Amino acid sequence: MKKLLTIAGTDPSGGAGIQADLKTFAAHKTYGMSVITSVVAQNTTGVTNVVDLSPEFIGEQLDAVFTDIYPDAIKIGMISNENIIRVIVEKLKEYDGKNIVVDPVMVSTSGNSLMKSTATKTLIQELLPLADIITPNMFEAKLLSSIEVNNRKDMEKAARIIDKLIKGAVLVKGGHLENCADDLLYMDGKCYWLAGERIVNPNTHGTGCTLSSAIAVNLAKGMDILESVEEAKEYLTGAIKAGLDLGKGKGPLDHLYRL
Ligand SMILES: Nc1ncnc2c1ncn2[C@@H]1O[C@H](COP(=O)(O)OP(=O)(O)O)[C@@H](O)[C@H]1O
Ligand SMILES: Cc1ncc(COP(=O)(O)O)c(N)n1
Repeated sequence: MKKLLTIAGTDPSGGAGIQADLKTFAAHKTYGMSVITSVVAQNTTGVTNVVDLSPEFIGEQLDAVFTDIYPDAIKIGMISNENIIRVIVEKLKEYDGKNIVVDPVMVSTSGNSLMKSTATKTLIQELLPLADIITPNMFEAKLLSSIEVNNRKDMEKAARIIDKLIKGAVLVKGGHLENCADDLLYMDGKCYWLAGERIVNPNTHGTGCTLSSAIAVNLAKGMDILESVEEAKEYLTGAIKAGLDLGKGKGPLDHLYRL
């Protein structure tokens, strides 16, 4: 069985973060492991508080995983500050982590900040170069590229700029485009548009977490980047389409629809 690790924050209401990642791993019949970076008080309506774990303790959790069950792929989500970024980078290098997917989570779907703005530089300089693929949404692409990202043309422009900062591929997610949900994969100097129909469903809490975790699963299974992203998008689209309706705000996805 493939072994997957997520390094991320929590969502006690089960829709995003570590909880969404572990559900995605289980739905793909892989073995899920998790290192928690921050404990977040949040639900479908928003975030009320965040408690960051200490970098030392996050390092100990990473030691516990890597010295025992070596992951076939690693998904990295919410990291709230520079010191947490640094310990993750140190441990990924120490244990030679493979198949690394970084979802540069900066703001939640509900609009709450999940990463200190001062951490962007450290993220770009130290963590992103270790990734096989990074998956910014349009807002995160704007912060990484320092240009406005409002449409498909901007997404291509931003992807070219971000590509120069990293070694791996970049997937600029178009979940916030009007009329469609097309994502742009930029890799080896080429643009690959992944067409996505916009599903009329307000329940999109955890879409980014789910997509990046599914990409990690597919990389662990030996698929190449393009196939991993295509398959992951198909899984995600099904999970939105399944139409689960929970909570008072933007509800979570249905991870069980294929089972
Ligand atoms: N209403 C929707 N219908 C179909 N796909 C969607 C919808 N909303 C988001 N997606 C898809 O969900 C994924 C996450 O996108 P996005 O919402 O941009 O990221 P994030 O969750 O990080 O803000 C992308 O593949 C995007 O195309
Ligand atoms: C701990 C944590 N990580 C990430 C997200 C972003 O969620 P989304 O996938 O909806 O952008 C979140 N709300 N909470």
